[in-house]
Amino acid sequence: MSASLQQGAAPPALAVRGLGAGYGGREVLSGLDLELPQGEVLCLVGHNGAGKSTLMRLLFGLHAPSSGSIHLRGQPITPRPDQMAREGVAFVPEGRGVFPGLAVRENFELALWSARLDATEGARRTEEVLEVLPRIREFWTRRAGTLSGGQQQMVSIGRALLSRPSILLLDEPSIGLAPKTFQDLMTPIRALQQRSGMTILLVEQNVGEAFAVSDHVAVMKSGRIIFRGVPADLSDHAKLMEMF
Ligand SMILES: Nc1ncnc2c1ncn2[C@@H]1O[C@H](COP(=O)(O)OP(=O)(O)OP(=O)(O)O)[C@@H](O)[C@H]1O
Repeated sequence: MSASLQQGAAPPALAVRGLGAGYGGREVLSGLDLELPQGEVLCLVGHNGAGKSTLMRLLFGLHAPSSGSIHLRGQPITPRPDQMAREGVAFVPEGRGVFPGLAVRENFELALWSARLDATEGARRTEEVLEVLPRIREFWTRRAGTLSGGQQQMVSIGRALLSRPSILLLDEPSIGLAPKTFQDLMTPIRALQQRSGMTILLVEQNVGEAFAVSDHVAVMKSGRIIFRGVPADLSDHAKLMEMF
């Protein structure tokens, strides 16, 4: 039994050990170890092509590892998207992924329908999400494709929250957003996370704003984690740049 289990500490929400993966025989991740502590926000940063999105896809079961193991709340698993969703994991991939021709309301309805929630429960969950992200009400009936990048990202994350995830995987939500817009988006998500004890893995390049809402940071380089600490450890920008 590991020391952490002996002390009765919660196992990590997600953990990977010795993880390897690639595309068409080209290795992208190798020997990757990472733990995502329950109830905390871990920000994963790294240069373009370091393998951050690949890791996210592996965690949600959208890509298969070539070696190593993935553990959900201490149990080894072979992730599949439907099973991960049932286990309370939600994934918001890079890019907004809203249905552009549908109204925001319809985007939400579709998510509730795929989660097989009845009308009463659907209305309750929608109300909950609109309390967290009230600005969505301002464009509730507009077609999602006509919204700004920040508004679409808000819809995308709001839709993921409808499932009341205990683990949220967010892949570069800041892409294309001004720092202030990103901050406005993440502040209520951070508040919800602190209230509910949700665990978040946040992949970001926009380190300043992302670190402000994170408990831990990890730096990835060429498919491995090369640093793990708290945001203050990397407040020296030069030190961070050296790692990239
Ligand atoms: N579907 C794919 N087929 C082939 N190669 C891929 C595929 N997806 C990613 N790659 C390659 O794998 C490597 C890691 O990509 P990945 O998207 O995981 O990195 P990343 O750290 O998320 O980068 P970025 O910050 O640019 O999104 C890159 O060299 C990329 O070109």
